[in-house]
Amino acid sequence: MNKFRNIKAKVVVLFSVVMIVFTATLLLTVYVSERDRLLEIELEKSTEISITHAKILNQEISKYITMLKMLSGAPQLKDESPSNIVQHLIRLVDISDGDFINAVYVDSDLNLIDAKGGSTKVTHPLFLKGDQWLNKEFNITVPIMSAFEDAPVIMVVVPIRNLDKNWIGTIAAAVPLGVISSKLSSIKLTKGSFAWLADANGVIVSHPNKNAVMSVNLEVAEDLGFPGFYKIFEQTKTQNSGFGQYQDTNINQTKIVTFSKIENLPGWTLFVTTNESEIFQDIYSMLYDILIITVVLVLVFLLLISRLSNRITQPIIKLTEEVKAGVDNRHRTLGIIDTDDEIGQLSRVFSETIGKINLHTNHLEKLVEQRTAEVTSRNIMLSKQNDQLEQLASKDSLTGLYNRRAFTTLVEKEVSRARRHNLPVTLVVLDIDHFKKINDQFGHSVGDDVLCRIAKELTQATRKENTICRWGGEEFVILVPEANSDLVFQQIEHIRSNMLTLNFDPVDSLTFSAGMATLLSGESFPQWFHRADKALYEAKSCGRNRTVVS
Ligand SMILES: Nc1nc2c(ncn2[C@@H]2O[C@H](COP(=O)(O)OP(=O)(O)OP(=O)(O)O)[C@@H](O)[C@H]2O)c(=O)[nH]1
Repeated sequence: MNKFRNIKAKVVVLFSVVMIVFTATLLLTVYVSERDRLLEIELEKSTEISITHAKILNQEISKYITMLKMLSGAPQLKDESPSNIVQHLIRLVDISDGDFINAVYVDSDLNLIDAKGGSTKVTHPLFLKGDQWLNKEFNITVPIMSAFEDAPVIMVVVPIRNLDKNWIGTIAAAVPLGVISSKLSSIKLTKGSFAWLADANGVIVSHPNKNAVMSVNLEVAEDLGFPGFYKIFEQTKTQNSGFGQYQDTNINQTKIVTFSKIENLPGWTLFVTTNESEIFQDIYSMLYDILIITVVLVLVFLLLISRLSNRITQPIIKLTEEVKAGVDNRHRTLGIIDTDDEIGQLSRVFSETIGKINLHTNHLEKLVEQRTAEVTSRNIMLSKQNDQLEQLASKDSLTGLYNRRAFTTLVEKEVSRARRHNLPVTLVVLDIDHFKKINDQFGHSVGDDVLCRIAKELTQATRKENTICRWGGEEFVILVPEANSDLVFQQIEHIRSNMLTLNFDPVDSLTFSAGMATLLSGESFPQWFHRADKALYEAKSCGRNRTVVS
């Protein structure tokens, strides 16, 4: 299938089809037009030949008649002795130059003598005598087997008349059919054409096929395997010349035949037969020549087309490969087909365009790289800012401890974990004692500083798993995971006692009160916180600087 997609294959197939159709049409046209024309010409020629040879044969017969008349008119013949007559007859045979094989003289009493000295009495019923010669100058018999010869002959007969024009005898010459045939043998229309003769009875008297001579009557030709001949034979009875066509089923060939009547041989017909195929031989050879020339031309053109197609398609294929390679590899320079035709121009345009596209793509890539770097750095910055925001949102700005909102969220997670693993978790609420006095006595900034140092102390003194939150004002909350009240109490007490040793300059000393509660099962954070806060309140109420467990 791929073959039919390329230009060369398409052109070759199209051209071949066109040439085949063209040649077939040409051959058919030539055959049809030439066939009829040639047949017409050949028939005319053949008819002409038939007539001409009929005339030649006629002249031959006339010559024989004249020769016989010269002898029959000689006055001395009437009084001659038989031996002298034989001499005349011999001379007649001699001067015929082989055309006569015998000559006979018959007197009024039907005594016959011939040139060979033979004699007999004529008894043949068809022998003309007496008044039968009235107004008759000559007579030619149908072929007969002579009493003197072993070959069939025709007898050319002239009367001998006395001064009163009455018949007193007959002079005749025996002309063998072979002589007549030899006169026809030169007749040729084509290589295989031949002339032949039929007598007044329709019997073939001369034919190249010796077996047919004297043995075939045209009346029965149809039955002998020559359908169509009877029609021609019928024509010979009414026309002086003509033509027709018949089949020779013995050799399975169509024959054409022309015929002509011979004046001096009343009823006789000269035929010229030709094989139809031979007539059309010229057409066939002409068609063959046309075919050969066309095939040669087609081959030459196909070669040219193939070369031409290659010249067009090869650069296109090369260009396609170059463009593909150029698209696949941007750093590759597109090879230019350096011709001044359309392909060359296309190649240059492709090269320029792909170059521009590659340049543009490179530029775009750099731009994308630059933009990506920018976006990445901005993302990093944003991430940092987010972290800072997160920090700001979740941490107390003064102490850096978790604010109340963040702590609440963290508590929920820790509570859920403790419940899942069935672990204790304790909440401590811690409040600086008399903090208001510090503010009042040393100023708000010293108060802030104290808050920061307390936050730092709480962070350092507790485990890092603990979550410390500035709940508000001077109040802190510590979430201690995996620890019950006892453990946490000790830790807070340790921090509280340690508090008295710390230097909070300019503040002399500092104490805090704390309340704590370990999470009970099913307890909510507010309830839990409330218990711890209540414990703190209790610690405050009981004089401060102490820790109360709920
Ligand atoms: N410097 C400073 N003072 C604060 C801050 N937040 C709250 N305070 C002050 O802390 C003081 C708390 O006073 P109180 O609630 O009466 O408690 P106290 O004075 O500590 O008394 P007791 O808790 O009962 O021992 C108030 O005077 C507030 O103004 C803060 O961020 N910085």
